Amino acid sequence: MTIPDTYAAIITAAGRGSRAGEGPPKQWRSLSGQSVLARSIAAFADFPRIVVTLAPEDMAQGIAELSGPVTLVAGGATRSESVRAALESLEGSGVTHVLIHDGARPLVPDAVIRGVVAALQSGAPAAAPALPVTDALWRAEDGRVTATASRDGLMRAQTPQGFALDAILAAHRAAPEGAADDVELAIRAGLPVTATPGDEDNLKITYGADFKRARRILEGTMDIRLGNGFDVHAFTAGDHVWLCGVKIAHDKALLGHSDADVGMHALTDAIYGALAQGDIGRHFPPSDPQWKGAESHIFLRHAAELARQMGYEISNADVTLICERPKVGPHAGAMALRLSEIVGVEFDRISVKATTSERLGFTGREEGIAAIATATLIRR
Ligand SMILES: Nc1ccn([C@@H]2O[C@H](COP(=O)(O)OP(=O)(O)OP(=O)(O)O)[C@@H](O)[C@H]2O)c(=O)n1
Ligand SMILES: C[C@](O)(CO)[C@H](O)COP(=O)(O)O
Repeated sequence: MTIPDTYAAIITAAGRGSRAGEGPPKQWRSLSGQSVLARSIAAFADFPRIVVTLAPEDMAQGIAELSGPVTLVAGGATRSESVRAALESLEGSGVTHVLIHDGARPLVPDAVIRGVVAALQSGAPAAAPALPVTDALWRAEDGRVTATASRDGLMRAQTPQGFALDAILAAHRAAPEGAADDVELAIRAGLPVTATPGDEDNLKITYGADFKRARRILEGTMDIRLGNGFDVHAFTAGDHVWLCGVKIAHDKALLGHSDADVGMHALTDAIYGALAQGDIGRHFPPSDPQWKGAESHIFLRHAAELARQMGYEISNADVTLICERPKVGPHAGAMALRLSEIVGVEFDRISVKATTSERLGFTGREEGIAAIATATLIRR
């Protein structure tokens, strides 16, 4: 489903997260390598417009850390005040519908968002996700249960809560005292609200322990694979070597069926290894004359493309070249850049380094060069 041009997402993130305990406000804390807020925003990446409410004192951090087409709006002292500031900023902008989402719900599944959009698209003026209450309900005082309560017809409210912009703005203006959420204001204003399917993963990070739960959910859905590769090529007569895609003048060359780029071969095998798809020899048999003298980027590109086809992204790679000479240090940056271009991964996720073998063994006697590589692949 394409999100219509006239839809906007409002992500509320101006709270202080006082219940989440020590440390920076919860929306700025890291959740498996990305801030809670960045994850909440990313869930709405398909929206043509995203407004984020931030506490005035967090604006500089917002400008520095939040990438993409987001508009930052200063929030207020309560969630309702923050939402209202965002709604006011959209008045007259051509936006017809808004989805208002807690910045503290970073794991909202796409299906939950699309359920709300679908309800609005079919004419509902208000729609929000919810889940049935499945536990028994009690009243308690001082740790003692004093009564039970019926759960019939009770739902647990989630976000994003979606509305026709004019209707929810009017509801906010009519109730400056605010409410726990926007659905409450909509109901007070007499708007019919459609309940759409919520999801247990769409938890609101409220207490410190919720971070642990969120991490479990996130990491449970990730498939992380590690692969290693090892390769050796012997020296022969020549005047240059190819290492990790960089041509380096040398008083010898490396012998091989292809261009003998030992570093690139090790990395290619690490990717195939992580995918459990054999090695270079299986995909490019040395017995096949068409690979004679081939440039090794062909192999590495193939492995990276296979990873993509299998649904994995390459998260990082680390290559170590083992040789006395040529000196690798001066070329390591250029090598990492070349590898990053070939595999389509950011430069700062690729490492190329070198070591000698302290003049021991075949690399120490300068009979050849060895390389080892590790690659991490993630399927989310
Ligand atoms: N003045 C406020 C208060 C809350 N929020 C946002 O509304 C969402 C839901 O609120 P809640 O979980 O209560 O967050 P906090 O107010 O930050 O938490 P606490 O009550 O523990 O301080 C959060 O994304 C929060 O940042 C907001 O934009 N402006
Ligand atoms: C908006 C909300 O997340 C819906 O469940 C909830 O009302 C926020 O409550 P809080 O007490 O402000 O965390």
